[in-house]
Amino acid sequence: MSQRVIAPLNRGFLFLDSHPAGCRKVVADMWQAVPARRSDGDGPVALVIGSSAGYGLAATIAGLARAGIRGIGLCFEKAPGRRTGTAGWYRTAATADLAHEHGRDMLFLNGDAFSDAMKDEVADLLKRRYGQLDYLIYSVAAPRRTDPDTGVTYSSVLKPIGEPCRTKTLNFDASGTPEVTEVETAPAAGDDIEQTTAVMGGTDWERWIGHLSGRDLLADGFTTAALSYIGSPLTADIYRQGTIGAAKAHLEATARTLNERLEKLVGGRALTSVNGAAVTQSSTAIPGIALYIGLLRSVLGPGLVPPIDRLTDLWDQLTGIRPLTLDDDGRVRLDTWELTPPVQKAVADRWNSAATSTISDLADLDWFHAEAQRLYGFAVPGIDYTAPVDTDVPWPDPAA
Ligand SMILES: NC(=O)c1ccc[n+]([C@@H]2O[C@H](COP(=O)([O-])OP(=O)(O)OC[C@H]3O[C@@H](n4cnc5c(N)ncnc54)[C@H](O)[C@@H]3O)[C@@H](O)[C@H]2O)c1
Repeated sequence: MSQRVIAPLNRGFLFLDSHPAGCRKVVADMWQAVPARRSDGDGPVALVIGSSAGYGLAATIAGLARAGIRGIGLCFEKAPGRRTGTAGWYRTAATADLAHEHGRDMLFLNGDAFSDAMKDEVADLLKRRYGQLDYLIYSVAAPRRTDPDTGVTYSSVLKPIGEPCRTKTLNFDASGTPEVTEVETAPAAGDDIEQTTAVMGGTDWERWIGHLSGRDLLADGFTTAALSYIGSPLTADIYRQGTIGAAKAHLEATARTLNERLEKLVGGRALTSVNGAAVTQSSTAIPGIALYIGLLRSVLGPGLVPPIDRLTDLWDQLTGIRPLTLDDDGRVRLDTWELTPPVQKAVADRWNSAATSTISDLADLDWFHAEAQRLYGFAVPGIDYTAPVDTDVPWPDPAA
């Protein structure tokens, strides 16, 4: 057992350690936020890929608490060692405990979703324990993917396409003082677009469906959803019109071809769910997004809908509690609250006057700073950070 006091140690928005008790509380609070739980443990069988953080964690908890799913959560996290485990490691342990407490048969696997070995492991586990799959939620955000067919490793980059882009960006210096600076990002060159699309586009999602269908593991009416983002004109150059946007366009095109395939195969469907901006480890790495979300929060206050609420809504639409509503491109839109003209105008006005000297008045920095820390289990209300905690939390037993 390794009991110690863990203090936040960070470089920008990246923290070197995570707090197990804080991560556990974050998960408990998310579960609490889901209304009207289904109480039996015999719900649909689901696989959530990317289950330990951000939208995938929200999909897992909302699925368990609201739709009563059972099945498998899959993510890629680091075990405790010299440093603590990653936050996703601790959140997974906490999610597994809560699922167990509520009688949900949910197992968690840790490994590379992009590999065929992991696809086999999941398929074997489904065959052995759950049978055919009703839902697959795909919510991976990763910097790299190795193609199992060729062994080639692709890397994703965050770059504009065509022209360089200058964007304002928000940082906190070592003492926590906010700074607004301008950064310029050079446009995509060489095969940057193809590389990014190979990681964050629809290729691996499609491979999962092919793999599971090849093992006869897709139930009648099987439904799959992958997470996508459009976002504001303020971030369009670096996001939707950039390399990552090209990958998202590929993901959305993949949904359309998968949808046709699944309709014929099992009367099923594939769709993307376009969600609003959220503070996650992946989003804070995108230039300008931290500033944008801080400003968005100051405009919307608590009206900035957290991922758990949006994913509860997604499960309601997927399971028929609410009618499934799609836009003209066949996407579920859970981002409409963010993109209304008055909200975007108010954020743009603040963005235009944002500078180091004005940012504290314009953006909800206390909230943003705390959210960024909560990603690692810090700044969670109710946690005593002076108390030693056990960092050697085991991975939930996959044979349980
Ligand atoms: N954060 C936002 O503002 C936002 C908005 C809309 C849509 N989205 C989309 O949601 C999806 C998830 O993004 P996020 O921001 O929640 O990310 P995140 O960084 O919070 O979580 C990423 C998840 O992917 C898992 N993962 C990473 N590499 C993996 C691998 N090789 N194998 C298995 N699991 C792996 C991680 O363990 C983690 O569970 C992305 O498609 C993203 O574009 C994000």
